[in-house]
Amino acid sequence: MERNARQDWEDIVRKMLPLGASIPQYRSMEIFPPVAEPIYFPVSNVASSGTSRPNCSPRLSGNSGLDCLSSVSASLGSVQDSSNNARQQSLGRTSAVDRLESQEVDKEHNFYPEYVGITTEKNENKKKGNRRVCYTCGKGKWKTKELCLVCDAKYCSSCVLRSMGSMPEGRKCVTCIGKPVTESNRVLLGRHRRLLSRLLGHLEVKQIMKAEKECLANHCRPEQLTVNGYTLKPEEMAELLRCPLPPRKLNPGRYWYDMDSGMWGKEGKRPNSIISSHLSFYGRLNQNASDGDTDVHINGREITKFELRVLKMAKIQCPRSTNFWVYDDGRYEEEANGRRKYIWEKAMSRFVFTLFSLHVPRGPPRGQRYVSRNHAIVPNLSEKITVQKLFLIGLQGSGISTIFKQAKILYGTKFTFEELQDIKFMIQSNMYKYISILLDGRERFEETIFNLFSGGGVDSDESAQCIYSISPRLKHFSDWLLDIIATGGFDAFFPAATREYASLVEEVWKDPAIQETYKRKDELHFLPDAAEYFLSRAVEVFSDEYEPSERDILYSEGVPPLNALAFIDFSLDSGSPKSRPYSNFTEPSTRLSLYQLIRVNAKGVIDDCKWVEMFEDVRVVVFCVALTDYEQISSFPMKSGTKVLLRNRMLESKELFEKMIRQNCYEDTPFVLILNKYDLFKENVNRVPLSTCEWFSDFSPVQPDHSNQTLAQQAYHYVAMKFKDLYFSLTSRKLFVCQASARDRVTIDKAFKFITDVAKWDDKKEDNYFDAEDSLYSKTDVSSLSFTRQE
Ligand SMILES: Nc1nc2c(ncn2[C@@H]2O[C@H](COP(=O)(O)OP(=O)(O)OP(=O)(O)O)[C@@H](O)[C@H]2O)c(=O)[nH]1
Ligand SMILES: [Mg+2]
Repeated sequence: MERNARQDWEDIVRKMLPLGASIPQYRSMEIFPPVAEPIYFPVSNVASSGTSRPNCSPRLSGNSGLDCLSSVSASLGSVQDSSNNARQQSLGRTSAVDRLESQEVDKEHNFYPEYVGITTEKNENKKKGNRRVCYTCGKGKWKTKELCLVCDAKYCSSCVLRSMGSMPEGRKCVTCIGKPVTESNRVLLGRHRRLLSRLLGHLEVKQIMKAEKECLANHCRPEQLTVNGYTLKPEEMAELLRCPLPPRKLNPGRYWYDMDSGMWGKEGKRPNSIISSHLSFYGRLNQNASDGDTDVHINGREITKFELRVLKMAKIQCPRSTNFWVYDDGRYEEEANGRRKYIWEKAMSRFVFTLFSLHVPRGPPRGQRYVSRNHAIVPNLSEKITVQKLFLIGLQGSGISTIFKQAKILYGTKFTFEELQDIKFMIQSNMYKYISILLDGRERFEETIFNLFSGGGVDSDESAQCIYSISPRLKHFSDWLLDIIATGGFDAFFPAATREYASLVEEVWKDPAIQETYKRKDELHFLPDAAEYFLSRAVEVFSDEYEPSERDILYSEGVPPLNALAFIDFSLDSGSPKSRPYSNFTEPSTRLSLYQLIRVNAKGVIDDCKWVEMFEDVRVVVFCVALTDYEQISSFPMKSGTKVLLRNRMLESKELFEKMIRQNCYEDTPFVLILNKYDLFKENVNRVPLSTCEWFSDFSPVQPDHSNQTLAQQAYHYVAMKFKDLYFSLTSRKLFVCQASARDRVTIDKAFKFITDVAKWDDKKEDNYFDAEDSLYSKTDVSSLSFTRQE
């Protein structure tokens, strides 16, 4: 045994040392002492658990983040100085011995290699070492690294692919394949670092991450899971993993399961997902499974306060001692006074449940039809009041959040303290996103320049400088921030450490290299002009006292509290406090029109159409397109290889628009198109021809001298007609179009009056369809033919 081990060890070490080098003595079971000092990142006290030195956290030490960073860069220097050849060889030997020993240990312990959760002696040793050196080449200087999820061995970009091979089980050394990942690394499953994306194509990385998350060797063992009070048997585990709808993340722990509804949650907690129903676990659902104290029950389980709040938001009466029966097809029944009734007749229930990722049935409940397709009755209000849903949608970045916020400022209630806090956090979090986009871009630009001068060599001279170079201190901050974002650890760091790095963020922004990078912002994807607006006053925005102004709110991206879905109720009728007399169609009737503006993030709609289904009863679909998108390009990874597909954003918008108008549920629903960002479009169209977008290739403007319209006005009417023609070709109906510059409140006010007029007019179309249509169209209707090149 000892002899074989020595032989193996010598073989491995021979491969790693230069030809002719003498082989050091093999010492059984000895781990070579680590040599290089570890590097500590400037971790916040939130993210620091177990990794930072006690005095390094700026908050704990009372020092600024900068002090901490300087000590970090000092330690970086010391490591770099001390990493000589002898040490590299010694580290190489450590790695080889480690691996050899791990094989021995595994044989001795007879682990279940197909399951995870085992901390080996070897893992402990490597973790203790935790060296910032590559385990293959021993080099300490590296920009990014990747680690083996089993043994924690770290590899630099030059060695990672050689050491991990094709990664059939994700990021594991070749010698660790088949072995379980260490428990502490489980959170990293499927979350890779930047290094892999740089070395491999998007699709390859995606496949590796998929394998990492799904392969059996990385799953929990049955004995690590308890469901309804009983430890799982292997066959129960197999059924759970193979069922059509398994839990998304299965970590070791104690869970409860409601076999009738499929609700699944951690013991003592509310449901966190719906999985397949009727799985045959031995244990039965306990009344106290989720530790509820509400005296309201779902399938015998006393529900939590949170669930009760959701039910109440959905306007479902839940007096004490109510029992709900919930089935796996989403039907909900209430057992009240011995009578069962369906609660899904309320559109609001469906809305709120979906909002909280709870189960909703598809289509109306059994035996029920909605009385009116386009009007949802508001509970507890007079029968005369109807809420008309306005469904606001558009491509990401088209300005729907800004329009939504303008509507809230114009017609809604004031932002509450909590909402302002949410917006403040959103702005601050986005600022880290902007600075990381800039830092990443800077790194790319710098590398491109160095590669040009070094003829494509990978290792550039560390002392080389160019206009994109930053000081080692800022570089260290950059590496840390980009890593923390790439590994998904940002949430732990934010918002607690926000203020600590405020001055550093502002310093980074003012650095000449970043300013040079910002000049090339068109090459940086998803960097809005709001970046400059906020980053230039980082210290103010990150301060405790900061309260976002209305302007800040409009410049910020997104809508709190949930970026995916938000809604406000308002009225424009006379009699309502914020109403304005405007419409020809407003009759002096007693009927009050309430509107509910619903903003849905396009991503949710594109990914799956569940939101669209939720809003089948909308009154008007308001589709927003950024006019400036005609010259904007988005990049998508191609299905095969490392190439990316570049797509014009106007064509993307067109595609989403077509997708929306093809939805069966919107067959009879009027569409209003808002052509937004006209303020920017006015400038851009003089710089970049509209025909840049292939859909607009036949745009042929009349010379402004010969027309009473500017180029921008002609271009706007042409785009409007392109959408109208498209809409007509698919629906044989007319599209309503209006213009907006969402940061300008007046334009949004006009747009909403127009939208509500469309709704009213649609009600009356039986009577005066053609008159109304003509008057509305007269605002925008200029034939596209007038601007089309005649063949
Ligand atoms: N100049 C100008 N900027 C605008 C206009 N509309 C929106 N913006 C800005 O564009 C950026 C993105 O706008 P959002 O309203 O967040 O876009 P969105 O469609 O909601 O995008 P997501 O929330 O990211 O899905 C923000 O910084 C807005 O201030 C406009 O009409 N003119
Ligand atoms: Mg937005």
